[in-house]
Amino acid sequence: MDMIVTPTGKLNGEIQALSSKNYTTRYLLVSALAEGTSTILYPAHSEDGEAMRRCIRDLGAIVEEDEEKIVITGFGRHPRPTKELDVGNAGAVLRFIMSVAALLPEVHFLNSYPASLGKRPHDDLIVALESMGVKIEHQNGRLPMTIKGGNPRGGKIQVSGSVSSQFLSSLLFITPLLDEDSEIEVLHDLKSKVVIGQTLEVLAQAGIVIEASEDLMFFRIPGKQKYKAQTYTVQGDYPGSAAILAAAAVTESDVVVHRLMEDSKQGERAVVDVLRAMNVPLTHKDGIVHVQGNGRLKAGEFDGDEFTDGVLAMVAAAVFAEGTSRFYNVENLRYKECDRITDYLTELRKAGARVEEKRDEIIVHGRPEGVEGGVEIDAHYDHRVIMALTIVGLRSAQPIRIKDAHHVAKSYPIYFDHLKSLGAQVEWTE
Ligand SMILES: O=C(O)C1=C[C@@H](OP(=O)(O)O)[C@@H](O)[C@H](O)C1
Ligand SMILES: C=C(OP(=O)(O)O)C(=O)O
Repeated sequence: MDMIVTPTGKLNGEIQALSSKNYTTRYLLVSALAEGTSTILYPAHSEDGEAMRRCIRDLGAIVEEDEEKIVITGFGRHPRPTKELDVGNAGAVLRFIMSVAALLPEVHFLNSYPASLGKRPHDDLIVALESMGVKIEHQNGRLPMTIKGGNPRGGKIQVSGSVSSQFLSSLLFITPLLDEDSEIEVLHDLKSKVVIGQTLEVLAQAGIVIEASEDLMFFRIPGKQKYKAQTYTVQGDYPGSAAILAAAAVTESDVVVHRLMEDSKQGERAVVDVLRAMNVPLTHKDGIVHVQGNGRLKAGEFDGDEFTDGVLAMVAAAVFAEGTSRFYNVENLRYKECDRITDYLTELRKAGARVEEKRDEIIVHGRPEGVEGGVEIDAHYDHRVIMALTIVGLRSAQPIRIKDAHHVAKSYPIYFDHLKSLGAQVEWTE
């Protein structure tokens, strides 16, 4: 399904932020790793959430759900042997479940999205798991993959953090269940470091004890721990809401988004400060972000690694800012659902944006007068490219057509419903 985005000058209204993808995947996982029955209130309903539900179910968790909650009876240290798992297009789900699969004799991971997740590298986690005695067959570090484990060893483990934080998170979830105590040393750099804060928060809520160095480059994890069954409440999602807030910023708007906690550990919380720095009139109080956009934005320079899943939306806002913006420290955007630097900028340029790339930077020469639009966009299977190009379409001279925009459902199936309820002219077409 394609989406036609017709220029829309004004947005008005209130929405409830959808539930956080990253907390939903984590709560599902720790509930599966517990032996008792856990409840997750307000889980995210999206393809990635569904991928994690499917995997833990296939691995033996009992999952019952209604509109507002999921009740999960976990398998603890003993997942059920299963031949094959389908993680859809969800990077975090694949990486987290790879370590769980290491507890089993043989699990095959399908390659359902060869043009997206199928291109993403997992070598750093593969090397770490191999050092723990796990055998892995893979295609040059990519899917399809077969993991042959059984009884992975703890002890001293090293993992590179220079491509993704998900490899470290994965090891932090599994090492507490191993017989030995473990020490994890992060090599090189740690990208998306803030996300590790979410992993540690969820582990602590699940009763797991981990000692972390202040710089998050070294961890001590006692073995033989047990995950406790708990009740978890999922908070609102900043990465998805970043796109709504950016849409409000580039239009004349009066838009209120609820459920965005000020003290959230989601790095993308920073998009509120980014928009503020771009002179967007907004307030953030009691979990409510209120944007009263006037369409005028000022360029700025930002460390994108602090809000990795919010960068594309902020770049889309910067397309209409006065001056040149720079988003630096973003190389790992190249290893996401598509190359979120080269592929994304190609599509932005088609729509009329003036953008440049470096290996680890996006540079935007703002066009406050607006862009031409009138083009067809290839979203490269990437939900965040779909959301970001929609923002650009709202302020183009001519409508833009986003091909295969249904892939927005990876994280935000009701994105276009939300935008429509705010007055955006967005229509599905075959
Ligand atoms: O741990 C997680 O849930 C995630 C970590 C981030 O990935 P990287 O660590 O690969 O940047 C983020 O982009 C992704 O959407 C979710
Ligand atoms: C990169 C993302 O997700 P994942 O790595 O889990 O596929 C994302 O949600 O933008």
